[in-house]
Amino acid sequence: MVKAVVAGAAGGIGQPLSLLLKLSPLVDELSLYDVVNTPGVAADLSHISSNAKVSGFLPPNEGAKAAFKDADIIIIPAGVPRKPGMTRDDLFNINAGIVKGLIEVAAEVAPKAFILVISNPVNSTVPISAEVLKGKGVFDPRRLFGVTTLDIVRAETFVAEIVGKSNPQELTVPVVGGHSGETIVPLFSKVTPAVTIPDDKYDALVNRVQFGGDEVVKAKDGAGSATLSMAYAGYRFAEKLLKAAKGAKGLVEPSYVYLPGIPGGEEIAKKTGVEFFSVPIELGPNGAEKAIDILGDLTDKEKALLETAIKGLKGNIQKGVDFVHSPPQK
Ligand SMILES: NC(=O)C1=CN([C@@H]2O[C@H](COP(=O)(O)OP(=O)(O)OC[C@H]3O[C@@H](n4cnc5c(N)ncnc54)[C@H](O)[C@@H]3O)[C@@H](O)[C@H]2O)C=CC1
Ligand SMILES: O=C([O-])CC(=O)C(=O)O
Repeated sequence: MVKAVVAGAAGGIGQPLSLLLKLSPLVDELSLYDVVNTPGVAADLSHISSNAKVSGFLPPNEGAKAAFKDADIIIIPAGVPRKPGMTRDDLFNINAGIVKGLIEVAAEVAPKAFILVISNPVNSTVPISAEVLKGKGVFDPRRLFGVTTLDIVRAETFVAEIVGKSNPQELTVPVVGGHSGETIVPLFSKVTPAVTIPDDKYDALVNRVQFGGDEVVKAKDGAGSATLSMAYAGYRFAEKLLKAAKGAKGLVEPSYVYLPGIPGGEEIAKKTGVEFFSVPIELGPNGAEKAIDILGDLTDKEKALLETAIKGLKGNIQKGVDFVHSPPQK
């Protein structure tokens, strides 16, 4: 029996993500938590004639605890999205506290759950989550994931457009680093099957992958950020993880993880100088079974991108850690 939770289930990402989970044969119980509207979303989804049993929870009467209890997988898109002109870091003040609160509940009632953090800024909300779980004595780095799949999805789409591939999903395009602007590092030299990006298109392609989120924020013009593509990406990662948990082999997807706690990750952490970083992760029954080092043999341009990314990440990570250990005075 697999119990999946969506926290922030009534939101722009939460609703389509919950729909995809409701359609999945891998999910038996779907628990929807939000501060508003979950009874309605749950009632609506519950009429779909698929396997999963749906329930909705709101804050009163310990709603989050009831929603999260004994979950196998908790996906968190709770919090505010960007408006034009904002960076993801501008969301920190509101979203850091929301994520911290939700992880505290998860630590208490579902300490073995896989936790997938979507709420931005992911570069900081994942370190916050790790510190909270450590503080509660239940941190298993193999089970905590910052969802960066949308960067890979975008990279697949944009590379396919340039190289003229009709099915972008036949390409594996690794994207490493973090999940904001220049911390996002696409590695086009490592695409399989190999592709050639024309020199005159390279910089614009990198920029589009790094700032794809801004493209959507601008187009939505104040009505939020990517929701549908994110729901797809979040579901794609969750589905791989659930399949791997059931024993499927060879499933790999990049994710932003605490490297020192994952086999193969310690060396990458030493090489990069950061503990939280996204690299391709081999998934298995316990979650992240192995961090795969694809940082060797990079092109000079990729090395430069990586260096810039690491500088940015260091500050984002520290900000998350500090938030848990020395929270801002009210
Ligand atoms: N990791 C990634 O690649 C991406 C991350 N995001 C991030 O995902 C987050 C959500 O985005 P949207 O769904 O568009 O926003 P939204 O505003 O449409 O939905 C967020 C939902 O969270 C709920 N919420 C607020 N506080 C809560 C709490 N304490 N507990 C439970 N639920 C709570 C709200 O009521 C709302 O329904 C944002 O932080 C956004 O930046 C968005 C796209 C991609
Ligand atoms: O751009 C945003 O704020 C939302 C996001 O993380 C993305 O679309 O990659």
